[in-house]
Amino acid sequence: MANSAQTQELVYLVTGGCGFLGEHVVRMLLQREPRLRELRIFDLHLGPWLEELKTGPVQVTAIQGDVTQAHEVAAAVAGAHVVIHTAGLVDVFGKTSPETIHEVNVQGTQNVIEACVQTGTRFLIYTSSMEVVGPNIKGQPFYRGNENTPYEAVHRHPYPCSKALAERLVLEANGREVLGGLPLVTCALRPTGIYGEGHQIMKDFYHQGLRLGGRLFRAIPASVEHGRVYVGNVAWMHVLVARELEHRAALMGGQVYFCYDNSPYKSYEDFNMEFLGPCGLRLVGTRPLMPYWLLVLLAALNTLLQWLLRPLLLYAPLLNPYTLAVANTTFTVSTDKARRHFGYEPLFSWEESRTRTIRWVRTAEGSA
Ligand SMILES: NC(=O)c1ccc[n+]([C@@H]2O[C@H](COP(=O)([O-])OP(=O)(O)OC[C@H]3O[C@@H](n4cnc5c(N)ncnc54)[C@H](O)[C@@H]3O)[C@@H](O)[C@H]2O)c1
Ligand SMILES: CC(C)[C@@H](O)CC[C@@H](C)[C@H]1CC[C@H]2[C@@H]3[C@H](O)C=C4C[C@@H](O)CC[C@]4(C)[C@H]3CC[C@]12C
Repeated sequence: MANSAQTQELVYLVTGGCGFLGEHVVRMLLQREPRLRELRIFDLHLGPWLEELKTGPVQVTAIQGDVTQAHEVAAAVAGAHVVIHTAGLVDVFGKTSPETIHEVNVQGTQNVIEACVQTGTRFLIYTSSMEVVGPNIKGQPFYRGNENTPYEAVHRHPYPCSKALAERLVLEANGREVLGGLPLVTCALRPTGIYGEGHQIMKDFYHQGLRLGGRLFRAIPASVEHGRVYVGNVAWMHVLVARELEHRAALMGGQVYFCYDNSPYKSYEDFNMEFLGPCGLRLVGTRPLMPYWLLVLLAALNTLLQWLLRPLLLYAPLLNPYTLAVANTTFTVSTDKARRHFGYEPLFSWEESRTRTIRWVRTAEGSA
């Protein structure tokens, strides 16, 4: 860790800094980057909690802006030493159009890259996703794979397509000359399913369970393993990469890293129960309570209902053909590339991650 005697001279920009992951990255930077002079938080929707951050020694600049607007991005990036680009539409529920997902996730990322080049920012970290790899449209499992594991990364859904395109833009931009004549250094981090304080889907499951009398019903076989990673460790990896990218540019530039920690490999539902169980919910069934073909039918029905109801209201349930396919396909990573390349070790143990998440769900109970 850089010693605190170091002068505070760096300017960081976090796009999507008010999101689930973004907020943790912002708070982690303020806690663990002693060289920070200014922290810019760029987001379409600024959170009220930002005000509490403005009382510390670091200048916190909240910027309400849209990554699809190149001029807004350039104004926010100008003068920054490091950009951490987490902003994006994480929509696998059909809430927004494919065009909008592309515009935000791909064109927005291109705007960030061009802003770095035009204004002279040299270090860009992109929050990619496991979904850049899979599960693919064939539903092939990815079992404890790493960054070099061969896998046919073929997608059709707008979200993974957009993340894959954006990641490629970021990696291809590595080495481009920025204003001032020095090279841009980029890398991409691929979290698996992030959990922790602020995870809206976890809250949705919790509220669903409360509505069903404290029960959730198993839909996916327990044997289907899903990789999950605690949000605090994902944030820590972003902070560490940002710190190490300058003097390890030759090794890290243009690289991708899965985000991982010591969270156990479990099915998506069993993993969620690690937190929802201590909060009073019970997962009914040791095996799926209904046949898979019926789930497929219900998922298709949800898609039809979403389409029919769209003129009246947004109907976006958790179950749709894509989420069912992802939930039902093993996707876990086992790698140490981040440790080998920049000394990453999880900041939070599994026990700490679990305790923090349970504590948060319990507070969410009040907001049911
Ligand atoms: N949540 C996960 O499990 C997960 C896993 C892997 C990767 N990721 C990636 O991490 C990043 C953050 O995801 P999250 O789960 O925190 O999502 P989130 O929706 O909580 O946060 C995204 C943030 O981006 C902002 N944003 C959206 N469109 C914008 C625009 N046009 N201009 C400016 N800001 C905009 C939103 O307001 C929000 O604050 C995304 O890029 C996502 O693809 C998430
Ligand atoms: C209704 C049941 C079938 C239930 O089990 C569905 C769960 C489903 C909503 C989730 C299962 C796997 C999740 C995805 C995974 O954790 C990784 C993701 C990558 C990230 O970039 C964005 C979020 C997500 C797509 C995540 C979304 C929810 C699931 C599909």
